Parts: sequence; structure tokens; C-alpha cells
Amino acid sequence: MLNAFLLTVNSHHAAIAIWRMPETKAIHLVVSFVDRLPLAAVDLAFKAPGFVISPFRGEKAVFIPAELYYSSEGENRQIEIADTSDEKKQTFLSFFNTLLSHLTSKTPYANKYYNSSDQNFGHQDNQQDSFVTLVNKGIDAIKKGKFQKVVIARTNMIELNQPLHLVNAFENLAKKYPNTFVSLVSTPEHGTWMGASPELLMNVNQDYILRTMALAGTKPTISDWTQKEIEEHEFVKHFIIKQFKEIGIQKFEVLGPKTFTLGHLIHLKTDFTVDFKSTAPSPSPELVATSILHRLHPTPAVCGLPKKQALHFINHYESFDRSFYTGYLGPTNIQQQTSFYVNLRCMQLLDDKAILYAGAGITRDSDPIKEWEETNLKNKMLLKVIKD
Ligand SMILES: C=C(O[C@@H]1C=C(C(=O)O)C=C[C@H]1O)C(=O)O
Repeated sequence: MLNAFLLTVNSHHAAIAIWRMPETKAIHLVVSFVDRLPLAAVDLAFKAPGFVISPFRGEKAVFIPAELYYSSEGENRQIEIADTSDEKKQTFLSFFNTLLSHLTSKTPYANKYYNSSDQNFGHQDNQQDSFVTLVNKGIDAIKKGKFQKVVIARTNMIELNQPLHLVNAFENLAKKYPNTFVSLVSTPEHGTWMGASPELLMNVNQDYILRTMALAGTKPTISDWTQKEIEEHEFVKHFIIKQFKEIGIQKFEVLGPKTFTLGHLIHLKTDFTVDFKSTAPSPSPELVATSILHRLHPTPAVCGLPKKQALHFINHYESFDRSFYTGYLGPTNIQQQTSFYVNLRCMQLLDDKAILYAGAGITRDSDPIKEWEETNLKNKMLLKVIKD
């Protein structure tokens, strides 16, 4: 089914977002035929169903409206089509004809995907020396009191012998990493991104229960927690609590830190729950949720603390554009929920290359070589599915 959708989307120059929520089996997808996808600041008062993908930097996110929504749960399959104009009806008809022909005949696997190769990848990629130098620069800045934490990232460009088999890779990620949000977003304008994120940025359901988490502090499965990881985690935890308090939310549940295992790594994770219909001081819960979202992103788990100074450091010294990496993405107003995950453990796909992104939180106690190794282990998660 996914293969047929991907092939049909491609031949219709449409945009698609496919996802699987953590600890579930169902695959969901939305398709949009809009020529230029809307770009706007995310506002949770806006109730249209769709999928949002926001870059790390900037105020505006891409919105893929759910002109078509499909979900599968075992044998239960569901397709919904948005109310549409006569002109669009022709598009849908042609889309379903093609989809049906792919479903009923033996078609090749979807190995053609949109790529945004106009991006500049002329940076020093995958260089341990330049990463270590930058981490040392970060530690110096912390010791000089410029900020307390900064997340430094790198890329890893992998040559592909042939374009990636998208469905296999997606299904592999879903199978190997059941506790993550697995996604594949592909649009003619923004290229193709795939990943398996462990980090919830924000979930809001119809009862106005809001959930978020602090996920920071990482170690390989064999070692012990040190003060470094504990402090790194506390920065994120306190940042989240501060955001709640600043907008007048006094009552919330905090659970953790607990350990969260993913691939070759263990993270520290604290969960937060707010019943903000009853606690929010504002007249509109949507307004409060939107404000929390914009206050949270980017959290010190992917940027640093204080945010402004860390962001300045990243913008100035990281030698590549993070683009959608460490942004956030997820379904909005689908099955009466909105869920945004931080875009981590992800890659951007070009025809003959995959660009893997990974970063690590730097504090005054960081060991640059260990941070480099941490990014290698983070990348390994995706390398496994590329090589399979
Ligand atoms: C920046 C990444 O991960 C983030 C950084 C972590 C850390 O430094 O301990 C842990 C989880 C994520 O919040 C990444 O995976 O690229």
C-alpha cells in the first residue's frame, strides 16, 4: 500500500507525510495536491487536519493539508477525503486510478523521490577534528560564562549505491525502533526526510491534556551515569518548568527522570503532563498551547541554555544549515490530537546520498571525543536501515 501511495504521489507531483506513532502499529499518511504548501507560524487555534514540519530556525513551518488521509490498523483501513472543488475532483479521480493500477499490478518499488539538492552541502562533513574543535570552542564559551549548555551537531553524508528503497527503510525503522515516532515526509519543494524520533515536543488531545518531555543526557548502554548527564538533563527539565510558570501554569505532573533505551544509547527522560483546560489562566486553551509550543521550541535538548546565546553560537559556528533537523514535525488535528516530535535521528535523502544529522549536548564537563562518539552512535540507528 505505501509503495503504491509513494509512486502515485510522485507521478502527481503531490506532497506526502507518512508516520507511525510510538508503541503503535498503525501507519498514517496525508497527501496534498497544493502547488505551494502553506508556510506559517504554527497556531493551534487553526483546526484544519494535516501534518506540520518546522525547521530548526525561523518562525514558519510547512503545513501539508490532509486533502487525503489514510490510516491502517491491521485489516482496518480508512481513507478520508477533504471537501473539495470540482476541479480537485478530477485530480482525486486521476490519483485513485493510478493508485488502483499500482495496487493491482506488479509495480516497481518507490525509489524515486523528491530531493532538494539546491541546498549547500559544501561543508566539512563527518570530520572528527572540526567537530572536536567546535566542542572545545563551546566548552570555552561556557567557561567564560557566555551560556551554560549548547548542542553541537554534525552531518554524515553516505553515498548510496542506488536510491533508497523508501518503504523498506520506513518499515525497518518502525520495526527496529517501536518506541519512536517514525516519519517520512516528501514534498516537491522540501525534498525527502525520514527519521525515528524519541523526543515528544508536545501532544495536545481533545480533553486539553498537554504532554511534553525533557529528553537529554545520553550514554552508551555499557557505562554509568555521571554528573555531566544529570546536569545536562536538569537544564532541560528546569527550562520546561520555567516556561509553564511564566505563563501562569502552576499545576503539572512531573514523572522522572527515567531511563529510555534506543538503539545503542540510553537517555534520561522526564515526562510532563498539564491539564490546561482547568489550569490555564487564558481564555483560550489553544492560545496557551500555541504559546507553550513557541516557548519550548527549540528546547535546551537541541539548542542550549540560555536559548538566545546558544542559538547565536550555533548560527555562527555550525558549518551547515540544520534545515528540518532539530525542528519539529507531526500530525495536527488528526484523530482529535496534535503531536509534534523533535526531528532527531533523521536523514535527508538525495538521489545518490543520504545526509544523516546528529548532535550532542555540550556542558562545561563535556569530553569532546565522547561527544563525537555519541553522534556516531546516534547515526548508527539510521545507518542500520540504509545498509539493510
Ligand atoms: C541532538 C540530538 O539529540 C538530543 C540530545 C541529547 C543529548 O545530548 O544527550 C539527547 C537527546 C536529544 O534531545 C540528536 O539526536 O541529534
